[in-house]
Amino acid sequence: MSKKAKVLIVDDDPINRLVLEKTLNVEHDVFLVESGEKALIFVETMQVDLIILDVVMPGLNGYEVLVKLKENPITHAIPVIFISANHSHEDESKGLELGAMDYITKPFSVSIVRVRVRNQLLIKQKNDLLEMLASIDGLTEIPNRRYLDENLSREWQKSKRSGLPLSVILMDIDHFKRYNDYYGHRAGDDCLKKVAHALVGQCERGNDFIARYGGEEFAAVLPEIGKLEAVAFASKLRKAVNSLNIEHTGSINANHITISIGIATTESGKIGAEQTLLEEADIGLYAAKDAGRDRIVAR
Ligand SMILES: Nc1nc2c(ncn2[C@@H]2O[C@H](COP(=O)(O)OP(=O)(O)OP(=O)(O)O)[C@@H](O)[C@H]2O)c(=O)[nH]1
Repeated sequence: MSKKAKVLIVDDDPINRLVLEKTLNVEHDVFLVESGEKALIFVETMQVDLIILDVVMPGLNGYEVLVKLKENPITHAIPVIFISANHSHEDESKGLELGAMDYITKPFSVSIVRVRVRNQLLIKQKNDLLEMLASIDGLTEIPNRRYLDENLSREWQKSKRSGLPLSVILMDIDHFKRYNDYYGHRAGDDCLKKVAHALVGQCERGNDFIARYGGEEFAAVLPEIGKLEAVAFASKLRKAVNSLNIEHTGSINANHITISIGIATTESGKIGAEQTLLEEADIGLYAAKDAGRDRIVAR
């Protein structure tokens, strides 16, 4: 059974909210709020697939809400359909120019609302699929660098707003060039796949993710996790790779595949931007390499 789409209705008129809810709640999960301000708070905590947005409301009007949605990396991709008693072409074109996907005028026909919502959700589904395909690493089939950059940015914003910590782990397979040289590039590819899946297998919390950072490097992003917990998690990752026991005769530090790990966390006080988090983790990673590999250095 396919999951129902989540549709948020934002309208200050209780009758409109009720009619829209009745129109859509058979096919979709419908949520209702009565102001732009409440809509902006709602979408921060709940991922919605579509917003139906009234234009004229007390407080923030629909146009202002849309601008704010577009400015926020967490909400900028949510499709918005305006629903308004303003019939003029100027109003409609303003709404569409601001980035709304559609504009429905009141009084509305329930069957047309139903079809237009369905159409936008189909487009969103296809866009989500394309987005997912563009975010997966072709070799290991885990999230790629693009996914990492986008989601790290999102988590960074969340962490700044909430004041909760954010940790990043960078990992690099030790002496991997020697592995390729000794066992061949295809065996190297297989090894990367096994390591990737062992790492991903350690992620138990929904918000954590592991991505291929590039080459034989991987990254983990751990929202709301401070230094101590990040070190504990990194230790699990290191052990998981060790436990694969992939023979590596050419390695200098062990006879099997190992990884070196660098950790950075917003708790350290050194971090001023999301890129600094990656840079600090990278410094930790190179310190781990210098110290003999197969170890963790937290910054
Ligand atoms: N098989 C395979 N090898 C890759 C891939 N991407 C990067 N590599 C190899 O990974 C190796 C990385 O080598 P280096 O950066 O010198 O590092 P290293 O040998 O792991 O040494 P240290 O990091 O210092 O422990 C290179 O030989 C790359 O060709 C890939 O997709 N498949």
